[in-house]
Amino acid sequence: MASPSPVSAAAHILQLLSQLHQISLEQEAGISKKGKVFSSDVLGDLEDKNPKINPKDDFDRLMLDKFIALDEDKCQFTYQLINAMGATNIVEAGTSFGVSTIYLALAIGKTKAATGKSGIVIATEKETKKAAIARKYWRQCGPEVEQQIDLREGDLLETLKTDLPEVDLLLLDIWSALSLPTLKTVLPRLRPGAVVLTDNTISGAKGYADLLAYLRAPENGFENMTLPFTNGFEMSVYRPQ
Ligand SMILES: C[S@@+](CC[C@H](N)C(=O)[O-])C[C@H]1O[C@@H](n2cnc3c(N)ncnc32)[C@H](O)[C@@H]1O
Repeated sequence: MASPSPVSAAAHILQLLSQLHQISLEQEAGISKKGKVFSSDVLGDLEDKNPKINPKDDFDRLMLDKFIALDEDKCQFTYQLINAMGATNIVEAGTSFGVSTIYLALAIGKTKAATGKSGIVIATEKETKKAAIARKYWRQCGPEVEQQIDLREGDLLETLKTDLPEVDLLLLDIWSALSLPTLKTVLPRLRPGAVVLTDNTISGAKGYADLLAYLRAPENGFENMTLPFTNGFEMSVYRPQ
């Protein structure tokens, strides 16, 4: 039996989400034999093909038209968790074409209405073209999604340096090498009890070695659990001493 979905939204939004997840999965199957893109693996493959060039530029070019969306069940879990926590301030690193962002926006819309608190989804994307397409999908969803999002365009290590509210939840869905610097940028604004979710921490563990070592070092104040979604989904609760 299919797992029930906690997501409550208008039919046209649910239909759009289902279409976008489908395209994303097809794209990833075309790039990777594993059916999933792990940035450290793809960068390694590009480097093997042409050791003379900097693989980062090729990688960025390859990813320019790719969704690499967070899996549907992980998006639904994140939505459910936001509602359970009553979270209203979320940081999403990164955004791509904005699929997971739609779930975050729907979820905080619900918690804001239930609690009367203010809040925002701070989305981040360095590629202008991807940001424009994300905005187009959010407009298609309507004001209940569009109005919940502050999309910061540019390098997130710069755009997240200032003007952050006290953050309830940080979603790390970013190239693995950037994940620890991103966490350290947002850390001063994480509230006690905030949750950090990191995608693909089982299959992408090699690329995440520095982040996972940091999260698991007791002095850094995180309580961690690897949730058994496909390829892993790390849930870390911030409990500073
Ligand atoms: C895995 S995708 C995000 C997918 C998105 N969360 C979703 O579910 O639809 C990662 C995105 O991060 C963006 N990115 C990479 N480096 C970045 C940086 N330094 N600053 C901002 N965005 C960046 C990439 O362009 C890419 O679109």
